[in-house]
Amino acid sequence: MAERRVFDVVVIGGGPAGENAAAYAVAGGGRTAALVERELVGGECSYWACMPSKALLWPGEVLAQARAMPGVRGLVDGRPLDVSAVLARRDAFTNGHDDSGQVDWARSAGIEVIRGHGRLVGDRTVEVDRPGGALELHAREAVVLATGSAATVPPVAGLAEALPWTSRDVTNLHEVPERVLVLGGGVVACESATWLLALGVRELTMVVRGASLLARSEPWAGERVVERLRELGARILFETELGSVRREAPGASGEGWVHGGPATVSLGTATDAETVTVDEIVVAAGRRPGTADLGLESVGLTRGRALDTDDHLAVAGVAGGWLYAVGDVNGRAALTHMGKYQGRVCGDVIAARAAGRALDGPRYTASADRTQTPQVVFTDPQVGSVGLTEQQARANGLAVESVSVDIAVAGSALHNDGYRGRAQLVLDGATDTVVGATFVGPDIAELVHAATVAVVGRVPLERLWHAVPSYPTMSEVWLRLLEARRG
Ligand SMILES: Cc1cc2nc3c(=O)[nH]c(=O)nc-3n(C[C@H](O)[C@H](O)[C@H](O)COP(=O)(O)OP(=O)(O)OC[C@H]3O[C@@H](n4cnc5c(N)ncnc54)[C@H](O)[C@@H]3O)c2cc1C
Ligand SMILES: NC(=O)c1ccc[n+]([C@@H]2O[C@H](COP(=O)([O-])OP(=O)(O)OC[C@H]3O[C@@H](n4cnc5c(N)ncnc54)[C@H](O)[C@@H]3O)[C@@H](O)[C@H]2O)c1
Repeated sequence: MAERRVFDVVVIGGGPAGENAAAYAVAGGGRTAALVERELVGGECSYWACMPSKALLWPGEVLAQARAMPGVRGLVDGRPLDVSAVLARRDAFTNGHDDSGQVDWARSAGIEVIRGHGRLVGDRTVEVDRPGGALELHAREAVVLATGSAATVPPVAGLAEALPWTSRDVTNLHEVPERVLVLGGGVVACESATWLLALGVRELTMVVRGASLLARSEPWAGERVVERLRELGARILFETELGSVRREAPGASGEGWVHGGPATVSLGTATDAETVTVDEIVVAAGRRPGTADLGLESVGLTRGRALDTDDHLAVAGVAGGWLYAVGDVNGRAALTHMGKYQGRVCGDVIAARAAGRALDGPRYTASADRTQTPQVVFTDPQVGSVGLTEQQARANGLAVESVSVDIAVAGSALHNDGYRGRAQLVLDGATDTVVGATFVGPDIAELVHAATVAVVGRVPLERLWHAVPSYPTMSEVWLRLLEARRG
């Protein structure tokens, strides 16, 4: 018979969302939480996504900026990145896939880490498959599902058999293939094309089903990324589908190593067909929520789909309000910071319910992950945004006004010679507030949070006049935007 243990809260999935839900649920209360993790505590973000990808992107960005700076340019011009040093720094950020630091943090937060695959087997009950034998966990208060998502491989003839790279390989690459095909035009495709080119890929072809890159961003933002990727040497094929793939000697050589011989890929548009030969294929065609083997049927839910939640992050359709879902698995906003935000809200809700407190106040309701989500895409140029695009604002029935200006202030000119960037605010004319913002350019990442504060705080524009940007910083673009609005 399986060993049985009882906790106040059981969280399945130790990524950023699950970690936060567990920590907030038991913070300061002397209550107990189990965090069930089948791979590494820290999840996809720490080892196969955000951290390694950004560690691979920054050196290319620094080199590009150095090349644009008199006095520095001569030191670096014509010199490539030191690939082995870049990969070593990436490995330092992923701690060589050793999660002991994160396990120590969990312990210090009063959370017990249980290694194994968890699945629901009934009301408030989780079964864990683990090397030492099955374990049954009972939650007195709540179970939180935080099982994330995994890359999908589209059903193209020969693609799965060719063992293409997914985001796990391209973020953990150990060798740089000469010729690469990237499938997809979303965030993973654009960011990975950027670092692959910086690391020295000789031929890079992006195969994009739609007509643009970063289709969820403002159209002009995606166009700037297309322009620059082409300048850097990418070949970008829009409205193109993969027909079939044939690969010589595919082999499971390990994560981040080239998975076999050259692959011959047939491509087609509505009017044309061609064949390309590449050394590796990177599939960046989206993700599916981690609900496949989670025992959802045992509580009357359906597997395979994102879990529908209310704004307390409780899963819809489960009586008793004991089951929650946070992070990628609920499909609300597949970003680390939004998963962590949901984890905080969910943890606070569980703690308040346990203490019999009313869920009064915004602290207990997730709202920012619907129309106020910020994101920075670390391409060259970076694309940073928050809230609604102009098109989304119109679709939401707002009285939309939009202002845009080049980022051409003293701060950007000082940042580097020939600085090129643009900023746009989407305004709701009825309330005179900002509902969306997009910044595109080198190093705009840190401009986004000011916009997030304006959007979430619903700060009227006439008040924003008094938020004076420091001179000479790039934030002065805010002043230019307000002036452009005033006319
Ligand atoms: C290449 C790439 C780059 C990205 N870059 C960024 C970025 O820069 N910024 C950003 O905000 N977002 C980024 N993202 C998105 C970000 O990685 C995810 O939104 C984030 O990891 C989701 O966190 P999570 O906790 O929901 O899930 P995950 O991080 O996926 O963690 C889920 C955990 O649950 C575990 N698990 C799953 N099922 C079970 C089970 N049955 N039993 C036990 N354990 C289980 C998994 O092993 C995993 O550790 C990126 C994604 C990719 C692919
Ligand atoms: N910097 C960041 O914030 C960052 C970085 C990477 C990933 N992420 C997040 O991770 C998530 C996953 O990113 P992603 O790029 O994998 O997904 P995505 O949904 O952003 O893009 C998927 C791309 O694949 C294409 N596609 C889908 N199915 C296809 C098919 N059958 N054939 C060909 N193309 C197909 C889509 O048209 C799209 O271009 C996103 O939510 C993203 O925001 C964030």
